[in-house]
Amino acid sequence: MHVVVNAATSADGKLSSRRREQIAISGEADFERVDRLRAYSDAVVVGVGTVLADDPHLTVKDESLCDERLERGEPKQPARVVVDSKGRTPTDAAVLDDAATTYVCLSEAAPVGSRMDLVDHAELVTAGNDRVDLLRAFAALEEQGLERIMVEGGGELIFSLFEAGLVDELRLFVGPKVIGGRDAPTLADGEGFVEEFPLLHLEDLERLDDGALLRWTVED
Ligand SMILES: NC(=O)C1=CN([C@@H]2O[C@H](COP(=O)(O)OP(=O)(O)OC[C@H]3O[C@@H](n4cnc5c(N)ncnc54)[C@H](O)[C@@H]3O)[C@@H](O)[C@H]2O)C=CC1
Ligand SMILES: Nc1nc(O)c(N)c(N[C@@H]2O[C@H](COP(=O)(O)O)[C@@H](O)[C@H]2O)n1
Repeated sequence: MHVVVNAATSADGKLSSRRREQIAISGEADFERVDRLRAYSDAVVVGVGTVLADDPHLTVKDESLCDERLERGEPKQPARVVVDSKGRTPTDAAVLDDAATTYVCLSEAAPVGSRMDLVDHAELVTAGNDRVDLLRAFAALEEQGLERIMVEGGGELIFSLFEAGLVDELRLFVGPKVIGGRDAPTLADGEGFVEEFPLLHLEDLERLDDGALLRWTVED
């Protein structure tokens, strides 16, 4: 399995504002790059915080990229994955429509009622007691043949993936906006590291729109 975290932050490192509403940080060129990255992924993963805040669809938008997937013998759309300990994904969320297969990764703490609602819309994976055990959940996804994983956020999930040692690559678009706010989400929130910080190796740096695209690999 190869896990790429892709996100866009403001120049001051925020994923969104303190209101946690979706903010277009990427410009046209970066959104096209994100669409291509989705098209070369087996699954696109987000945390339920992102579903509740943004209601993303997580599909490949460019039809020619979908056609190329079909020519390669892949499903028209990559699978979508929501990491959702307590089963809070609304059944009318865009990510649960029939455009692609969706997996919802739950913990044992997800109420039976939520499971019964979600099972009509998604494949359910259970791993972990109170919180999704990401190592086990990603192993279960790999068993389903999902090898090329793209994670889009948000900050809580991205931190946990670094903590679990699951991230192979970080692709970050740093855009020409200052958002500010001590409570605004950043690329990696959670508890934060105080030692044994994950270290990155810069592979590429490119100007894109009025921002910069950085590609790092994670050192072992
Ligand atoms: N600029 C960008 O590229 C992106 C920005 N965003 C922004 O990020 C914000 C949402 O991010 P967050 O609130 O951090 O939510 P998140 O999307 O990271 O989801 C966090 C939730 O996932 C669930 N979860 C289950 N197991 C977990 C585990 N082991 N580790 C961590 N989480 C686990 C928990 O319910 C937790 O509250 C929104 O404001 C959204 O707009 C989201 C994606 C991309
Ligand atoms: N790459 C990127 N740049 C931005 O500026 C963003 N605001 C986001 N947000 C994430 O994009 C996804 C939206 O997906 P759909 O267009 O609905 O398919 C979702 O993950 C947002 O949080 N990303």
